Amino acid sequence: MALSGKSAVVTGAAMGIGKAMSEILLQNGAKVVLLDMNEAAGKSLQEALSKQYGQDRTLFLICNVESEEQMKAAFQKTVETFGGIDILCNNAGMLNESEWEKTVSVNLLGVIRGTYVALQHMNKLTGGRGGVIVNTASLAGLGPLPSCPVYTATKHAVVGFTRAMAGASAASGYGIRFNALCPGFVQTDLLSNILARLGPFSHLEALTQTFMDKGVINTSDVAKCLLELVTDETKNGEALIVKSDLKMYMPFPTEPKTPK
Ligand SMILES: NC(=O)C1=CN([C@@H]2O[C@H](COP(=O)(O)OP(=O)(O)OC[C@H]3O[C@@H](n4cnc5c(N)ncnc54)[C@H](O)[C@@H]3O)[C@@H](O)[C@H]2O)C=CC1
Ligand SMILES: CCCCCC(=O)/C=C/C=C\C/C=C\C/C=C\CCCC(=O)O
Repeated sequence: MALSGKSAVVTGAAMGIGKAMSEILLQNGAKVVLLDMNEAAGKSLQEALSKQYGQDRTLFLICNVESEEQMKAAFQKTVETFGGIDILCNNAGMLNESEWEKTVSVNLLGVIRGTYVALQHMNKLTGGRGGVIVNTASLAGLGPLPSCPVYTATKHAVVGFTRAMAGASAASGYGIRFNALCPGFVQTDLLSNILARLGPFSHLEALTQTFMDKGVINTSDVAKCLLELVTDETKNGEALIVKSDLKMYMPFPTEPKTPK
């Protein structure tokens, strides 16, 4: 899929991985709508990106992925401005094991909400152009991070949702591919104040640090993998692992295991 002239929406775009995703999409010719609830950071990034890539290539909209109303309004505005939506990156996420209900709401419900609102505009069966949706999961979506059980649960759910949507889309003819990104530790604000974020599992901070000592990657490493999932039209229902020493597609079993 060539990105020139395509229209992309990125949630949690103001900082960290979402910012790097927005930049690589712009570098490859897409127009990008930056959604974030952090107005100051979002506006400032949009101003910088519009200077670098052109006034008519970016738009920033305040949007909390927990709000159905704000999501619907943001996607509607995207269609009015750029004529449609070809790419969605459901990237916004948080880590706070004390605020576990909010963590589920942002990390899982936000991804489902973004997907369903985008489907209304992207689904070929309802007049959309098709395209690709990439959900930011985590390596913790494929295996347990013991200090973050709720975060781990949300990311496993994102991987499952992504794979099931990929199957549903292929079987139904939506014309949309669905893939998940599964990075290990990435140098962003999410890795700050870890003790507070772990809440009831703060006693496992040292264990978490031993995982992190194996390597922390940069946001640009994740963005390159996003680009691969967006542009490679053979990829659907994939979970792409990216960590310091490895980039690979998760080899899932093709058939569910049945008891003998
Ligand atoms: N940093 C890491 O080590 C890893 C992060 N991830 C995932 O990558 C995604 C991005 O995380 P980072 O860039 O690291 O975090 P970050 O904290 O640097 O950036 C997150 C961005 O999302 C926005 N955001 C948070 N909640 C939001 C909401 N309810 N609505 C709209 N925007 C919201 C924030 O304002 C911020 O701009 C998350 O889904 C995270 O779980 C996955 C693997 C590793
Ligand atoms: C302080 C916590 C930060 C959380 C950010 C994040 O998402 C980082 C996750 C990094 C690693 C997850 C750790 C363990 C996952 C365990 C096994 C994965 C197995 C994958 C496989 O190859 O089967």
